[in-house]
Amino acid sequence: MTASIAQNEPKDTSNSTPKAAIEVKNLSKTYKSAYGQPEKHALNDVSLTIPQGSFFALLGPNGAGKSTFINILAGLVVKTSGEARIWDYDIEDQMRAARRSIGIVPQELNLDPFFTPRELMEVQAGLYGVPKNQRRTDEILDAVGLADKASSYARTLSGGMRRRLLVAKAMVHSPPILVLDEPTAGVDIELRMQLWDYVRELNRQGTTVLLTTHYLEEAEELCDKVAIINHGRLVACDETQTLLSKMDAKELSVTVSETLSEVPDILRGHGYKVALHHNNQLSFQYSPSKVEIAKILDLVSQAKLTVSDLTTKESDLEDLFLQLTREDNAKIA
Ligand SMILES: Nc1ncnc2c1ncn2[C@@H]1O[C@H](COP(=O)(O)OP(=O)(O)OP(=O)(O)O)[C@@H](O)[C@H]1O
Repeated sequence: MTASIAQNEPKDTSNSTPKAAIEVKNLSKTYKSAYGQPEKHALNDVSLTIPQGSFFALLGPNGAGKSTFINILAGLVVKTSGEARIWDYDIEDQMRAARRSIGIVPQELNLDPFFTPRELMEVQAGLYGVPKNQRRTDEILDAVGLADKASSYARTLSGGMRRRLLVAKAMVHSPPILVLDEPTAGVDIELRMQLWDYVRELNRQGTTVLLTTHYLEEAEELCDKVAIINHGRLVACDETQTLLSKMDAKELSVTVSETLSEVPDILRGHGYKVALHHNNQLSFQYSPSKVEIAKILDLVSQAKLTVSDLTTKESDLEDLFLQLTREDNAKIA
């Protein structure tokens, strides 16, 4: 049996409203060389602040160091250097209080198959020392859509249900911070929506949410702040909208009535990228600060083409992510 996290806990409520939910300074992690593998600098001097109450996305390509970051906060990986504070508690010196302030939904679906969701929730609540009369087992199971499975063996739950049960487990001690590591992998659209409704509601009620996801649309829609890490280094950290507004890239798509075999010469060489699709669709990728859309349309008209449809697309988080990680990779190369 795992030792209770609540054991010998200081009953400290002094950190009821710290400014930062999570604060890391110069955090580094080097995995030592083993089994013929060289040592790995998984995190390199990362400093960032996750404000209290925010819905924060931590993004990065595979192997960027996201899980290492989360596992350090969870106490599963020991940092090499730097400082990390959760709810203003140092993760090493005030380990118990720090852990009580955070609920972590891990990537792996690691549930004991012979327990029911209700039993698993009760065991977890016990570990965190939540008094019986303060437990919210059924309320939380209901919120994640598992009320009717509360008494079924965990092994009979689908992948999506197990994932939602992990979210429920992470919330048993009502932590002010919820960390979700790839929570929607393998969860179908409807259940994903349900999960997000619940997490959004938690955030509205004040829970700080830290999310890692490969679904950038999801991060763009949900998260007010975004950090991007690449090769263990922080390459961006700001309000989602601020980061997007800095992207000087747009796409204009023009459908013409004529049938084209190639891009007319007159449309080339004006400081944007142009391509032809399906013989009648021209796409222009341009920087609004350098090229005006009116100029592109004027050139289309000079090419004696008749516009039958026209759409523009703003840069999204995926574009930003690709641009920043590519720029960073180029710097390293
Ligand atoms: N225990 C370990 N020992 C040695 N190297 C490790 C260990 N855990 C992770 N790494 C390496 O550290 C780097 C960062 O891994 P990490 O799992 O933190 O990345 P990630 O961003 O979470 O990736 P993913 O999106 O694929 O989960 C990778 O190169 C990985 O191979």
